[in-house]
Amino acid sequence: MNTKPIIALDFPSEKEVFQFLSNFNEPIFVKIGMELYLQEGPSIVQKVKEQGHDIFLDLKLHDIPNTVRSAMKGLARLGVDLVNVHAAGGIDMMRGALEGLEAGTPAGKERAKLIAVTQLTSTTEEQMQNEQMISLSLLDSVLHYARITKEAGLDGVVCSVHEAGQIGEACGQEFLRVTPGIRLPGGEAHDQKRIATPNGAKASGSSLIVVGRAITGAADPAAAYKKVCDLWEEN
Ligand SMILES: O=C(O)c1cc(=O)[nH]c(=O)n1[C@@H]1O[C@H](COP(=O)(O)O)[C@@H](O)[C@H]1O
Repeated sequence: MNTKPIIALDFPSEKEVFQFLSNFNEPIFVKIGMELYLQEGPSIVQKVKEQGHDIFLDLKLHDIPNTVRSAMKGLARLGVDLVNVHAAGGIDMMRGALEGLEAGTPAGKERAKLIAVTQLTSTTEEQMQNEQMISLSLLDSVLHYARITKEAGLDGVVCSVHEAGQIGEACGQEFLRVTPGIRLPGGEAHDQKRIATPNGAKASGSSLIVVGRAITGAADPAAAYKKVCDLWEEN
């Protein structure tokens, strides 16, 4: 699949999205997340696709298996490239998501890749232990979620760069490690806790990186994107 850095279109409405996309004169890989999707609905996916961009639809589904299966069946018709659920929903839920996605993908079209969020990149080990009451190291918790995601038959996980290498060893190099929490060297972390640079991500075994504010908040987004791409392709 396309391995270009994925730009998170975390904007409140369609207007800002197309203003932002006008900075680019080639197809890129973008992420439509809950902020934008919940305001604009499925039509935003169609409109961004019409411009030729690849799409990661990041809705992080987490519900009972039957609900997630039905929701995924509907989402499959949108023709996106990558979708996700929360691994904490469990193996039955993840299998349901995959079944729904397979059932809803139109004949002759490729099924979207399905990945599961392990521990959010905004979570520290201390928060995980105190608030989720998981008495493992953060790495072991992420590795556990990666293993059950693989057992459910999904294509990979969302994790931080810090866990990507060990997931590759445990689950195989074809198992996708999609890593948000990416910052240019010296960039502000904002609410992210487990961060890394694009070149650090590549060196640590990320399959794909997700970059939002380091590009969308830059004075020159096209230049920031180029910098991210150059670092990502460096090693
Ligand atoms: O699934 C995601 O995309 C995701 C998972 C995760 O653990 N952490 C995370 O930051 N994300 C998303 O990745 C993007 C990161 O944005 P920035 O922090 O602005 O680069 C946001 O759109 C988040 O919703």
